[in-house]
Amino acid sequence: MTHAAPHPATARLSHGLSGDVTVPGDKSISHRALMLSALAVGRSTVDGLLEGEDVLATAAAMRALGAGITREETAGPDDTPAIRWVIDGVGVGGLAEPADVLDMGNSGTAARLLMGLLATHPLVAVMTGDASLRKRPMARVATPLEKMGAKIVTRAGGRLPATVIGTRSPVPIRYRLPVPSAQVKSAILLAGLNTPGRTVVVEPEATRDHTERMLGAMGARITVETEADGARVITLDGQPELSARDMTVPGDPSSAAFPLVAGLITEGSAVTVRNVCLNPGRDGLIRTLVEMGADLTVTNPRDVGGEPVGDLVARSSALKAVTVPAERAPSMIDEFPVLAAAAATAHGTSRFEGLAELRVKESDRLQAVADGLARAGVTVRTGEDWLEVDGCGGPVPGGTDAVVTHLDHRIAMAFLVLGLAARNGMVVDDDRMIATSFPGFRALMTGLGCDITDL
Ligand SMILES: O=C(O)C1=C[C@@H](OP(=O)(O)O)[C@@H](O)[C@H](O)C1
Ligand SMILES: C=C(OP(=O)(O)O)C(=O)O
Repeated sequence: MTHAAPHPATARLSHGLSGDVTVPGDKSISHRALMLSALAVGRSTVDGLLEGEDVLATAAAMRALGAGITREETAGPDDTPAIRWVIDGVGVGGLAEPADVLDMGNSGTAARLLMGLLATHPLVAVMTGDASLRKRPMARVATPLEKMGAKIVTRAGGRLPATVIGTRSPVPIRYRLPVPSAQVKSAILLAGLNTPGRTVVVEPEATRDHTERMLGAMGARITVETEADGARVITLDGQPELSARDMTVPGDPSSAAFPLVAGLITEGSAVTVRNVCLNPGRDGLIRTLVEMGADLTVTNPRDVGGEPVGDLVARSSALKAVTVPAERAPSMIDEFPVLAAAAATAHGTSRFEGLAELRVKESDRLQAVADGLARAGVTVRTGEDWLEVDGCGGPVPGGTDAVVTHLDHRIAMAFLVLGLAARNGMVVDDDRMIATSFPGFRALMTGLGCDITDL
């Protein structure tokens, strides 16, 4: 973190946003690119890696486990300087015992996927994280990993810090996910890499499939079948040799969401975001905004590194309320805070269902969104797993009472975006965590014409 103490920020009513931007690389793909290339045989390169704190925590952990990881300057298109990450893998099963505690910072993905990797290596490792991560549930990964033979000792309630005693003789499992979570699915698949035989994960609701795509591209035998009830059955043959690759990470749709929604909810705006990952497991927000009447178009659809990618243009729109059904939630799970900001400016009452998982993110996002919208003068109602927002049909009142962000980057960014369509602006109590997923957020947004400043 750049600042030792909380660092508030203010966003004020803005209009006429315009520009053509790219957002940093996808966070989910960046974590996986580092972890899987660290297990490959040979040297991989990664262009477009997200250099956010969450991903840097993964890089540090993989180094501590023996992979060679360096950051190099290279020439991009037209000889512009670019950054390339170079990873020398240790091979499946080749991770070394770390000499110190592995600190995964603010990142649930880093912690849970890494726990999967550690579980089936014969080593002892201690994992921790920041105050937010130490509150998040780890039993959802520890339980299946213990079935594979690891011993995982957590604090009460399945919280970090945790000690992972990896097993020397892993056993493959067939596991049906009790919660829709790509992190749990991925942790089991990563543990399955160093396990003889077939590891099978059944997911009743589809979640993002970056792990499956990348494992397949690196030469693992991994198949996905769909059962009659729609459940996905993912089967991984253990102990593959993963081949090193040159990878390119596309832009993060969860980051693109902020400038795009800003373009939709401010007057006289047209914002282009290029090179955005449009994986069907990640596109729920786009589908929802279009249902709300957003002038949002996708152009130049293409494939980047095995992921669908496109350029998006968002223009000011009179949004109308929407109902998001529970089955769509996994494809937009990180986008609900910024969708709530859009709904607050829409005409009519929006309802979002299937939000139980929002309660165990960097903060209890359901509560944090409800509290923040109330500070903005917007009427909201919540239940255990749903949210209703009475839209203002235009700018919200806003106000100077700071929104409490609870060390949650997405809450900070969502309420700064809402402040751009708030008559009295919006203040967030702390914008430091934005660096975990979207370094350069402030500069990108102000470059588009957003009025965002320190308090
Ligand atoms: O697998 C991933 O990269 C992620 C999965 C999601 O978490 P869950 O698996 O807990 O739903 C998401 O919220 C997180 O930002 C990234
Ligand atoms: C939930 C998120 O990330 P993680 O679970 O990796 O902390 C997020 O980025 O919104």
